[in-house]
Amino acid sequence: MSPGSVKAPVIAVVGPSGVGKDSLMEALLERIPGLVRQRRIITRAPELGGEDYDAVTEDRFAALCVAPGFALHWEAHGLRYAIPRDIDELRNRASGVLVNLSRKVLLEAEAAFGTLVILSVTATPEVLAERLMTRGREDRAEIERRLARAATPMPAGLSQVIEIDNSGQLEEAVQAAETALMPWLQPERV
Ligand SMILES: Nc1ncnc2c1ncn2[C@@H]1O[C@H](COP(=O)(O)OP(=O)(O)OP(=O)(O)O)[C@@H](O)[C@H]1O
Ligand SMILES: O=P(O)(O)OC[C@H]1O[C@H](OP(=O)(O)O)[C@H](O)[C@@H]1O
Repeated sequence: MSPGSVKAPVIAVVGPSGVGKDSLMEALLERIPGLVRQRRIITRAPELGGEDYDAVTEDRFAALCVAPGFALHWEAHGLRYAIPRDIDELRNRASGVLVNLSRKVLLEAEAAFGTLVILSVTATPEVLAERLMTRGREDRAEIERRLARAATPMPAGLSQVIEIDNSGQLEEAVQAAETALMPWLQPERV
């Protein structure tokens, strides 16, 4: 088998809202050669920022789900999220592909992607509350709902879970994640 025929690993970054998944991914993209991020399709208004995503209506999401279909999709916080099938092509030319997933779709993701490395990002409840309020993307009621969901357990039976504590400095979490990911990356695509 030639090196180019091996697909890059899908690297799922998961954890409660506000834990720092987007911040960690942005830092890893700057530091790791050949690492790319798969954009998500979300039924969220386009101007809210926080990550680069394809904003669609509920109707458009439902249509795309039928054709061309998604690699993976789920619902959370009253929104629908999807990973497009384009991820397959991205895996042919990257050292690794980062995706932001819900914890509840991880077993499905393992089945869909084969090589799935999971970065499970954690922080204390107090830290989460402070970060969500400082970020200010959601109103207070929505922040309360997100905090109530924070303790969602990881599914049992996952094969490769790496826990990254982001309660402290972001730089420490980035270093830990980079070190843990190195053995999984496709070095010939850097
Ligand atoms: N280690 C850190 N120290 C201080 N602030 C941080 C740290 N990590 C992230 N933040 C800040 O916390 C807020 C939430 O981070 P971020 O948006 O990356 O979280 P998230 O897990 O992607 O959230 P969501 O799932 O809701 O999109 C942001 O304002 C970010 O700048
Ligand atoms: O709590 P669980 O199910 O793990 O995650 C649910 C969703 O919450 C976050 O959404 P957003 O990025 O804040 O819109 C994650 O990205 C994920 O899609």
